[in-house]
Amino acid sequence: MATGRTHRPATRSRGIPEATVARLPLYLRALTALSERSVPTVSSEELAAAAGVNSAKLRKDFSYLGSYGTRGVGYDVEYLVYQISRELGLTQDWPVVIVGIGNLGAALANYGGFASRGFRVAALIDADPAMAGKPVAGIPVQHSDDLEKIIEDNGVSIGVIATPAGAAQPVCDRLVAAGVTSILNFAPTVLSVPDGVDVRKVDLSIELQILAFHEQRKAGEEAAAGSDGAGPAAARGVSGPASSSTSADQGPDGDVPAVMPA
Ligand SMILES: NC(=O)c1ccc[n+]([C@@H]2O[C@H](COP(=O)([O-])OP(=O)(O)OC[C@H]3O[C@@H](n4cnc5c(N)ncnc54)[C@H](O)[C@@H]3O)[C@@H](O)[C@H]2O)c1
Repeated sequence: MATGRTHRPATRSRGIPEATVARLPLYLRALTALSERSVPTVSSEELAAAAGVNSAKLRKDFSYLGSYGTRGVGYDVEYLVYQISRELGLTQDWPVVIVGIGNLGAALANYGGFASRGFRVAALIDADPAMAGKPVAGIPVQHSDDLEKIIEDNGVSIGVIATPAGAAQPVCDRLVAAGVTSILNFAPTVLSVPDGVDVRKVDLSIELQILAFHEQRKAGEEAAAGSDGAGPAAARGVSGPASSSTSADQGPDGDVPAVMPA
């Protein structure tokens, strides 16, 4: 669901394209599910289907990792989990701060999925003095006056911004000045950051708007098919890259990367 930009070139220094990096978490999620079921090996087709990615793309992505699988056997699940985790830097603990502990920040703090993936919520920060000291998800909220000290004390390099849009840029500037080099921004605003700082932006309303576009398109196709006398299935079959479900043109999240008006 994440969309975003980074300030790194399209190919990282170690030669792995950004698009491949964006798919690695999808492979990892699918592989982790296989690992939990003690599945020892997986074919590229099975894994591609589980990750929602085209299998040729998967093989190409894995070639960047130097992982080619064994013909007739497939890929070793545990080894791939290790390899991708290492590539993504998940074999180490990443302390994260969340700034803005309202509805969203509190929900994020309570989300167990961060810790299980190596992201430890080291601190919660909010500007509201009334919140200072109150525990959220078992962690006392700290006042934003102390932001710089909190970043330094916890060795934080990843910050999550869940403040109102108007506060996001000043919060971002303070995080960056304090040493944070990666930001996950939930506020509906574009952040400016210096070179060397990565920003990922999550905006669920944008995802919903894209779904609305597809809904509108499907409705139009079905109406057109109805007036042609053809069924809706036939209409979907000719609808091109924005139709809903073939994997070959799908983006890293299984979405459609370039949405073109019909
Ligand atoms: N990306 C998404 O999909 C998505 C979804 C929901 C909400 N949002 C956005 O997330 C943000 C938070 O939404 P919410 O519903 O939790 O709002 P909220 O009003 O419940 O919480 C905002 C919190 O930020 C704190 N805050 C304000 N200024 C601050 C500052 N300078 N430093 C630190 N803390 C500060 C406030 O005290 C408050 O506790 C909003 O920008 C909202 O638009 C994004």
